[in-house]
Amino acid sequence: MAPLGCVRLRWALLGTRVAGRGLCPLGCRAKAAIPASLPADEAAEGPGAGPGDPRRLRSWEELPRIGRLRFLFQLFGQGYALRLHELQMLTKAKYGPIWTSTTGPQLLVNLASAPLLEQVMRQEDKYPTRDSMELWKAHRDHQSLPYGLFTTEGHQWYQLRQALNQRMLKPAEAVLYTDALNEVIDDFIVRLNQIRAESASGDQVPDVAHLFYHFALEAICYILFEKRIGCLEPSIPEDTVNFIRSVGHMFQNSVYVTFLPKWTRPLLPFWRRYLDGWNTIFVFGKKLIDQKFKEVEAQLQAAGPDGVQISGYLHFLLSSGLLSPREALGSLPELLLAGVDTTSNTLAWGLYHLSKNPEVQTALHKEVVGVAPPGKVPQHKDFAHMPLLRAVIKETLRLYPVVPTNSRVIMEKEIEIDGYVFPKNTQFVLCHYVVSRDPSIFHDPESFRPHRWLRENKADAAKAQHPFGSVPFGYGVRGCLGRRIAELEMKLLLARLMQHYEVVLAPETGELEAMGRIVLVPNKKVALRFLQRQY
Ligand code: HEM
Repeated sequence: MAPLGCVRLRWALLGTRVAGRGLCPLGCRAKAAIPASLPADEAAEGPGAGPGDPRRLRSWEELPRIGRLRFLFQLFGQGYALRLHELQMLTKAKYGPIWTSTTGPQLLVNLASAPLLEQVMRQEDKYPTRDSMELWKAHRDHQSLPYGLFTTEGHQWYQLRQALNQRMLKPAEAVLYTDALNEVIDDFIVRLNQIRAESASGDQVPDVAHLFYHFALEAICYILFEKRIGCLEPSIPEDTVNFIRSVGHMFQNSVYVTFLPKWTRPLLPFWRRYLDGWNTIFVFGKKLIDQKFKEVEAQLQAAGPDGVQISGYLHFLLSSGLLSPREALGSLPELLLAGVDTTSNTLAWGLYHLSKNPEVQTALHKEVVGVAPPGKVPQHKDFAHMPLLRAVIKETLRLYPVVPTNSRVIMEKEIEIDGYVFPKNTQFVLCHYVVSRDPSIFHDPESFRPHRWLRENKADAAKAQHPFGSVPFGYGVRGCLGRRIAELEMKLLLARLMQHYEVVLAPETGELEAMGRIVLVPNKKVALRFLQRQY
């Protein structure tokens, strides 16, 4: 690895060069045809580009590099395995916003500034690839199950995505689920009050992330399958409990099977537990899909194609022939997983910060009741008049992008990023957590300041202009499928909570830190008090 002084100097030079040249527009690469396998200097040399020429293209081998053993030591010896986002902050401070690392055979190119993310994302393939999801695929292959959106690639992914985009992607389509979500929120409020009543103070919830998890699972099941699964009942049905437990088992054991060599799989318990976790998830999904399929068939037989009353998402996909039951089996369990931890943790982080910033909470309460007074259930159209609510969610996701690190593998072509040439199949690690706390984009980046997202706040708005500063739902055609549902769900719930309660931090919660367990979660239970508002 190059001595630090040289690396710093190189960053200074690159910084000047990039600033002068501006961002590489889509497809602008002049030297795309240079094979990356050429020796670095030879590959870099073009007309007028000698070794001392700041415009010459460089090989990725010139980048600062964290070797495999060192990276493993950082993860497990220094304890960064669950705090990779913090390690990325430190690495950026030391080496600058681009460095390489290795975990297995794959070389990873880490990118930790908004302009670098932009360069990769704007050059992404027609069918973008995140990473190979080998572990998830191994389960599907083991059980001869079909792949879903996270596990398919290429044209097959595109076709599946085209089908699943229907009734999901556009804001106007997500609105169709408002009544269903409000019904689940009614039950959530009942459950919240039961839990408050059980506490010593009569108003405390000891673990809001857990409660939001149950809410989010109930909500996404209702949207996908039009089926209530009892997550918000005081006594949760056994099937649902097993499902929740299996999701936990699958994620916990996947940490071990990721790093242990394959030959240990028959010898140690982790692989079997990992597969068992997935199997229970799929059995749960299959039962719901089979029920829905029978319903659609019965309706078709009774009333013909024109007589089918289309209601929920799966119903629509099956009855319109967009998805076969087998394709649904591959896709729906993955949607279930994607739709729970994401919204539930964002809601928990959001309420935590509202409780720590009473002046923001007071302003939000005022905004919400000004549009939807107590007794009026907030509706989708109300949100056009609640800019602070939107800003609170944006700011929460800036500080805690649920997916702190995403990736793209550029399969189709060599690619130039920041003057470096990368061969086909390079995997880029997109360090979103680091980027969305970058002081050069966000003033006072560690503070919760939702007002920075409001138009009236011109100073902050000007700084927050970089389109890749905070992209919590990802980017482009492979961006989050559930974004509109997630936004609607979070807005409806937060608005309702603001109508009824003042949320106060329970003393035992103290300061929270973020931990990466696939998604970014609080490092301990978030206990909050929900004080009933008097009118
Ligand atoms: C706060 C809520 C959520 C956040 C922050 C979030 C974030 C993300 C991100 C960052 C990605 C990767 C996008 C990319 O690679 O460019 C993603 C993918 C995905 N999300 Fe979400 N998500 C959320 C909620 C949901 C919900 C509620 C659902 C389910 C309905 C969902 C379904 C998916 C699916 C299926 C993909 C994979 C898309 C594909 O590969 O084509 N997400 N999400």
